[in-house]
Amino acid sequence: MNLLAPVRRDRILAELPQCLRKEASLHTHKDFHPRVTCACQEHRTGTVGFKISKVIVVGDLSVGKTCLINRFCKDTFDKNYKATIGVDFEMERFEVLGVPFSLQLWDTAGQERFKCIASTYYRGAQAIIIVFNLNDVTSLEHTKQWLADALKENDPSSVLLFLVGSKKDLSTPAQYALMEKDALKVAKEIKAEFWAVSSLTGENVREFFFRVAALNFEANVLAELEKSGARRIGDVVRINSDDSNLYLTASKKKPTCCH
Ligand SMILES: Nc1nc2c(ncn2[C@@H]2O[C@H](COP(=O)(O)OP(=O)(O)OP(=O)(O)O)[C@@H](O)[C@H]2O)c(=O)[nH]1
Ligand SMILES: [Mg+2]
Repeated sequence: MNLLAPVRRDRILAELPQCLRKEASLHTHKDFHPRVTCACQEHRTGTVGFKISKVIVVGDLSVGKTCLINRFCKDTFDKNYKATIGVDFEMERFEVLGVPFSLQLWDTAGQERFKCIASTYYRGAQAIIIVFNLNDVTSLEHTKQWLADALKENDPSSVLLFLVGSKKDLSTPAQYALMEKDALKVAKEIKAEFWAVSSLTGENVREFFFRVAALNFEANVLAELEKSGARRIGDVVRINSDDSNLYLTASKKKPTCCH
């Protein structure tokens, strides 16, 4: 993948994509955080534009992790099951509020015998997508264990969690409604955002990944702003000074918007 190639026109986000269900969402604000919008307008997003955010996709075997990624990244669907051996990954480039932003989507194996290889790739994730089959309650029950394993390698306080029910096309509205109730309960318990998708029809797939990209981007910009809070672009660093405050603000001009 050429990192310098222009971002595809259908990967440009000018607004915050909305959640699927308010009851189980990471936040329900209509727009990006005002500090984020402002930082993007003023080109104060630091290194975010060069960052690649790691996202791992975990869950039981055959729940549809590979199909989900392939539907979004390649717009393909394979009805034959080919188990993922260890891990695989895809890169997706976005442009959010005018800033380039990349996701590295790690597709991991659900089969027990490949799990130990896959788990060595969990570290450094900024988002965890836990997939279960909407037509198989056992796969939903297993999501907590998948999450616990993934969190052993990551910082629970900073990682974004998504609980995704797959194969929506296979359930009747009544079956779906029943399963959704249970899934929302789990999502709330683990503090994950709930989504229901079908890789066969494509239902909600694009909306879901756009939401993942947007929330990840927002978290990255906020973290960047926090990091540079004491030290803004334009600050002068005094070297060889015995003054404990090394940072002098070059311009005393008031900021034009929220900081
Ligand atoms: N009807 C339907 N079938 C699906 C859907 N998503 C996946 N499948 C089927 O489910 C099977 C397993 O899909 P995969 O994506 O390979 O599952 P996986 O979670 O990657 O499995 P592992 O790699 O072994 O962990 C395949 O036969 C897919 O065609 C869907 O949305 N609808
Ligand atoms: Mg797979």
